[in-house]
Amino acid sequence: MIIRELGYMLLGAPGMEEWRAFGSKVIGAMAIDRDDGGLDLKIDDRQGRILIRPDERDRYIAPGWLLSGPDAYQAAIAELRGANVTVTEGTPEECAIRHVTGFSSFIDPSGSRQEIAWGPISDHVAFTSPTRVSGFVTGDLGLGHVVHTSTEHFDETHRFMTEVMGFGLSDILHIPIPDAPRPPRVYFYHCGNGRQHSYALAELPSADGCNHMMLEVATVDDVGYCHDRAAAEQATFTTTLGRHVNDGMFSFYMKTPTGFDIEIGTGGRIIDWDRHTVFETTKGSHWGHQHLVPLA
Ligand SMILES: Cc1ccc(O)c(O)c1CC[C@@H]1C(=O)CC[C@]2(C)C(=O)CC[C@@H]12
Ligand SMILES: [Fe+2]
Repeated sequence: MIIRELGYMLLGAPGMEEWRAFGSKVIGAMAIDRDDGGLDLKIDDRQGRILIRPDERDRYIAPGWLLSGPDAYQAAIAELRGANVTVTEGTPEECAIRHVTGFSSFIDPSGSRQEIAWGPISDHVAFTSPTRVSGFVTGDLGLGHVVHTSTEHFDETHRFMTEVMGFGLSDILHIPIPDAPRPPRVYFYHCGNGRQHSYALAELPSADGCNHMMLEVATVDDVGYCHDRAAAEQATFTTTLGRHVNDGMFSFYMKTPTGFDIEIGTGGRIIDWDRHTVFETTKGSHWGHQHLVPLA
């Protein structure tokens, strides 16, 4: 299967207050209350990209991967079933939450839930930031990226993501942790767009299988203003500002209300995959991204 883009992220929360405040005041998204008690964060002309729904606890639920259309979607389900994956098709109510025409969910070898979908239903209402973010970089490149974790089933998950879900390996990092018997691996993957990575798998523990998600903003000033808003709202910074080696992103990380991190960055490199060679780097960042809280 060829996944076009990371379409949405689904989260659960006992109340919407924290995400409403964080999403609008810190991230600068439009926070839209929905009739089912949930909250959508809108960052572009899609109805919502980060979807938070009432749950008994703060919970990372799943990324939603968009396929090109109904044929690709049906073929993807057949491929998954052919690989002995139990695939559950979403109900109309569940589709409405995600603003898609159809979607299915399944569990990958690391135990993480994944969703594939087709036919995003847009309202084409322009994004107007409550905090003067000049824009989020989405469009053909998708929502951003998401980093899942797996300690026990890393190799199996790598094979599944590449051989079944059709992701391509972009690059490899062995996290240089002093004293670790073996440095944890981070593998970065692309799908059918030019974003250097839409998905990564880190050999680290995490609460619900997610280390962080990334949203790309249009300018360096957007990152800087967001950094100021995070400080003003007493968000928890998890790294300093820095520049990544692999995708060239200028970014910083902070805690979300759910517990995983969000990376806010700009200037991500766009890759022509026909001219790409998979590489390994010995450090994740040219400079910065100093960890302010212990790793996992
Ligand atoms: C190295 C790197 C390149 C591009 C990115 O978008 C990106 O998030 C990262 C950071 C990867 C990051 C790391 O190098 C240190 C340990 C981290 C924070 C983890 O715990 C998982 C992701 C890891
Ligand atoms: Fe990242």
